[in-house]
Amino acid sequence: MGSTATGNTPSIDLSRYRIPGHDACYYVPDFITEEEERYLMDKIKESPQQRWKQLANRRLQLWGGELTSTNALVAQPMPAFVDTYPDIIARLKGTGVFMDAPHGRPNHIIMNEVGLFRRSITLSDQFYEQYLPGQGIMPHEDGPAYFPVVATISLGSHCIFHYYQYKPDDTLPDGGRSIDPTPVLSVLLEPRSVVISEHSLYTAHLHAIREVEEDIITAGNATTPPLLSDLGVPIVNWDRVTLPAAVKIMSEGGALKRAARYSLTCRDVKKVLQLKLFTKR
Ligand SMILES: O=C(O)CCC(=O)C(=O)O
Ligand SMILES: [Fe+2]
Repeated sequence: MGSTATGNTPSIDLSRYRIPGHDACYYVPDFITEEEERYLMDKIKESPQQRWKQLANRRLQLWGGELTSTNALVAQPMPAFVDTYPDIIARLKGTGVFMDAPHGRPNHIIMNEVGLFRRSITLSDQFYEQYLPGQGIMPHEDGPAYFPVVATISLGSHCIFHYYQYKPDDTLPDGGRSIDPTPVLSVLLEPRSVVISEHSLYTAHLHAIREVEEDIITAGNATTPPLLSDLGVPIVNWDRVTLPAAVKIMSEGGALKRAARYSLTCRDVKKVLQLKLFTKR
């Protein structure tokens, strides 16, 4: 894939990272280094309060601009800590997965704080913030604003990322569709990894992170891969994990405790608004 290389950023041969049996999902462990992860998390923690958007049970930041109600991007420059050091945008471009996207690379990142629950309490006029683990993201689709590829980088903690399908021919009275509760694919996302989904995983599936404090794994054996114990579903990238604790748990079973996790979901917004600047001469 030499043709996708960008400047001094080496290209990555994604075919080595394909999840076996799934042509629309790639898992790359150690996509960024520990030093880069620390640097990014420091930048996130230093960012001014007004950069955060508070949702019902999580916070996020938008990097690269905001979307209008018609799904167009009002572009802003990407922060240097994803464009220059670390050169995340160029690295993702170098995988080739954005080659057919309108801008050939991600132009938008949603940075989510997941796996932490932030609760404000007031005690005798003092304001405290209490952190509780076990935060998740409900099943959803990322929608039509983006070219159908998403690359998600994890920082700070692992999580288990599930893909779901709709039940066939099952339209609810409100016009919604019901979701098959058994995930079609469950991937262990380690800190510093990237998971890339495209094609039907983007356009016809949903994805979610369950709201749990730890993920309990049943060890694999000669005939069965390691399973997520309560759902009984296989961890499809069990033989690709690199974190010593995760490698051990895949062969011996056990619990992986979650901590604060930041995710960088990188996509290409199809429509970018060209703002005409009216300047006085
Ligand atoms: O935190 C994640 O890995 C997923 C976030 C997500 O699904 C999104 O931003 O659309
Ligand atoms: Fe999403």
